[in-house]
Amino acid sequence: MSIDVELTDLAYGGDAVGRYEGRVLFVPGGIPGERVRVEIVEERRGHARAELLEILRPAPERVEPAYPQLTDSGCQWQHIAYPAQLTWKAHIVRQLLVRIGKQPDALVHPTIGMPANVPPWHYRNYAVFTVGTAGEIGFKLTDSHDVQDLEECGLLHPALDQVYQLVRRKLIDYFGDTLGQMLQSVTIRGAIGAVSNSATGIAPNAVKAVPTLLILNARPGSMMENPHQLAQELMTIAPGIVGVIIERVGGRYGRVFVGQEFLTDVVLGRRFRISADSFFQVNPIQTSVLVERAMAALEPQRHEVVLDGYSGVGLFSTFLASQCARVIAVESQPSAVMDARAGCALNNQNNITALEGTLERILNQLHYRRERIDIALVDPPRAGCHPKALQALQTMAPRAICYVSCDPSTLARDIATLCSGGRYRLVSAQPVDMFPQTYHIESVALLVRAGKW
Ligand SMILES: C[S@@+](CC[C@H](N)C(=O)[O-])C[C@H]1O[C@@H](n2cnc3c(N)ncnc32)[C@H](O)[C@@H]1O
Repeated sequence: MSIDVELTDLAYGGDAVGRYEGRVLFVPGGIPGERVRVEIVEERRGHARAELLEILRPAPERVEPAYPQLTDSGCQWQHIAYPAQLTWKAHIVRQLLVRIGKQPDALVHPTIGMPANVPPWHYRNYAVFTVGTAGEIGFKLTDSHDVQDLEECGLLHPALDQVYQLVRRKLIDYFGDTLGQMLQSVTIRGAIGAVSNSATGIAPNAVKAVPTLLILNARPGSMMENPHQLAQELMTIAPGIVGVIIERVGGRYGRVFVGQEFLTDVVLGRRFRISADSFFQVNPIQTSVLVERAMAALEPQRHEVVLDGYSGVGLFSTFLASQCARVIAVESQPSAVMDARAGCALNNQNNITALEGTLERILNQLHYRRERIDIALVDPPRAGCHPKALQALQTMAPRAICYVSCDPSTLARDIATLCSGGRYRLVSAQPVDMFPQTYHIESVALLVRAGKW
């Protein structure tokens, strides 16, 4: 049965929100302010999910999707004009900070979007393409194991998109009908920091070869005949490829690689080594903004010891280290810790101690050894900080905590914990749009110690 509803809000997760017979209705593809005809496809207690059938009164922010094939595989917001996407992101952060973070007066600054001269597409340095069992290559559809076959990718930097297209064609030719049985995923990762910044933009026509790593994951149990030969052939398929890694090769191989197993990228003049398994921010233009905002929020002083929790390859550590006495960087992924140590040499820095382990465990050890932490930056994965890490932070009581987050709901949850008992006070949160066309929201929040310690 179809029903007509008014859409009034956007939820974190991407869906527009309306109400029907007292229930909250989630409508993917809608925009607040629109009147739409929908059909309910899933009912739960208190809420329901509906499929958009017809837009009866479109919102002025509605635009034609540039890459319709990506709507159900990651770009849920491409029907919303970019400036409106930014407004909604700040609105969502604020709502979550009020509701989950228990911060009724939360100050949330307007989202910093991609520079006006740069189209908010083709911004990524990294993408993982799934190989479906029928040999299709692309992104997984939301809430499904099906794969949207993609001949090109509107999110990857143009130089990397070209590599993707060539690699895709090569793999289809190489494996033929057996592609879906042989491979599980294809990852393209490029060092585009030097060719994409707010001055040069990422003009799709200026396609230059960039240093690129290709990582193929074999399907478990598959027996690839000559993975070395495939890796060799892929090395020469496009200019710029510096290394090819094939993981989980069955039989006697395990991991096969040709060329380098890492990239070197640049952010604001600093160099970073990035191994295939290490995390690195995906949008280079906005990474610079993120770093600048975090540094401006924390204002590290020359005599201070700074914690960089969830430090990855040492992105924030590198900038913090040049303004403070010492940085203690804590990261659980071994390859990223090795990269961070290599980065110290690349940037001539000797005041960073890169420790391998979980933040929750290492903070306890630091506390036990009576180590001092004057200020802290944490940048956890989407799940947010471990409760023990938050507890240790409260106990060690740095004067300020900069919380960099890629999930505003866990950010809000952790802010509620840090501010409980009046220990910390939220100063403000600054969304930075790292993920245009998607509902994902990156933010930098600043908390300062409150009361007497
Ligand atoms: C969002 S990334 C941030 C990395 C880095 N700050 C950057 O901007 O490049 C989160 C990092 O936390 C690491 N990680 C995940 N769980 C962890 C834990 N419990 N303790 C320490 N590091 C962890 C991941 O390996 C990843 O490198």
